[in-house]
Amino acid sequence: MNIKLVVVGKLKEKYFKQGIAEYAKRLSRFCKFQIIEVPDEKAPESLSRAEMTDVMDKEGSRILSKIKDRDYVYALAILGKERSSEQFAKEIADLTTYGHSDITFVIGGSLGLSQRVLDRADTQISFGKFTLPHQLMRLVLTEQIYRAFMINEGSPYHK
Ligand SMILES: C[S@@+](CC[C@H](N)C(=O)[O-])C[C@H]1O[C@@H](n2cnc3c(N)ncnc32)[C@H](O)[C@@H]1O
Repeated sequence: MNIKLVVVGKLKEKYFKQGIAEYAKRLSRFCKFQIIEVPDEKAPESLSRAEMTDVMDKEGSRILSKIKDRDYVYALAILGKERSSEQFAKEIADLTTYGHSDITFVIGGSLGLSQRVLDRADTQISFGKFTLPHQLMRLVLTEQIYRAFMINEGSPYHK
């Protein structure tokens, strides 16, 4: 199985890099895991609604260019559907059973994901109503993907 994270912006903080590297290493026995970073759109602090949409559209086009037609796409969105770790693990197992070997997760930039990206997604997944910084979201998501494989394996990692 191929699991790809398409994310906006570069990861700067060492502590996030280390955490993600650890889970990426653990994931390597279950799947080919990769993170693709697309550039964020430089913008001033204060933007009109139209300017914000423009930024999200530009970042969205970069995200979409990294998604293949065959990819099953999860968009990470605060207003998406919440799952438990067990439900998420079952979904991943079911996707494999039904022949989806390319799963892509997309995480937006500081303003969020464009409508075109949300429309392309097969499903939207929420980690609750809190707004998480996109760098932290990468780490949390990577751990939850690892947890899903451990649940499916029946490992005591998940209690
Ligand atoms: C800083 S947030 C963007 C906040 C923006 N106001 C929004 O509503 O999307 C950056 C990205 O992290 C992801 N994200 C942050 N918190 C999340 C949550 N609770 N559930 C799912 N995704 C989240 C989303 O992909 C979001 O586009």
